[in-house]
Amino acid sequence: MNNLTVIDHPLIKAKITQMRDVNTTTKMFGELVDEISGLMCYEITRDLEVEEIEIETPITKTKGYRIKGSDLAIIPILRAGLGMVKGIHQLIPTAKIGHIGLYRDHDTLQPVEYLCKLPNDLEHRNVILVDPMLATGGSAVKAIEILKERGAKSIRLASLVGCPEGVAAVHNTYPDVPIYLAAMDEKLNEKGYIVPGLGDAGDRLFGTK
Ligand SMILES: O=P(O)(O)OC[C@H]1O[C@H](OP(=O)(O)OP(=O)(O)O)[C@H](O)[C@@H]1O
Ligand SMILES: O=c1cc[nH]c(=O)[nH]1
Ligand SMILES: [Mg+2]
Repeated sequence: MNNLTVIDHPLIKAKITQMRDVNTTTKMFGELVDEISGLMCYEITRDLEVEEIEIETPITKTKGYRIKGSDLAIIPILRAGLGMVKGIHQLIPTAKIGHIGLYRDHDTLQPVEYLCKLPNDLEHRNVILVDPMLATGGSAVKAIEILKERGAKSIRLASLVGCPEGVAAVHNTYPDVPIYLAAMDEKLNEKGYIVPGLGDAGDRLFGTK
């Protein structure tokens, strides 16, 4: 599928399996989200532009590289997206962090917005939108709409577990937004949960029901 990268790596496969396990504790679940996000960051940022700089080692002057502009923003969709921030931010510490609060209404499955705090220079930043679950795609589509309204021009979406319905929803509305997944699952069930999935990511991350 165009603009979709399902990251194929043994570490990610094994860690996602641990996350899915119903017996995985809240502590372990959070650590796994953190670790997988860091591993995914390697692939998500592969196409960032670099520029040459001159530096001095203890031995000699030499040419090196830095991320061009180093203008990134990591934007989690609350709550569950919060779990993905640290793993990425520690690799890109210059990135600004914004927040979009959305919850999915249990009956309609439509996203409801309750918070939005974004860097005010989004148009100059490469935005990494993070949310562990891409289910119907409603939350991701809404978040991308908010980001575009605020001027974002370069947006990539990183989710841990996705499904064909969610990928299609994002691609149909925003074909310019690349999607990165750690796993592509089979389908949604009648309640809008991903199958086999891992349950409610926010509840598992924060120990709520
Ligand atoms: O693709 P969708 O069908 O929109 O579903 C995915 C959304 O559902 C979950 O959030 P939830 O509404 O459970 O909020 P939470 O993170 O606060 O638990 C998840 O973290 C996504 O944001
Ligand atoms: O399977 C799902 C679907 C939406 N949100 C979740 O947290 N899990
Ligand atoms: Mg939830």
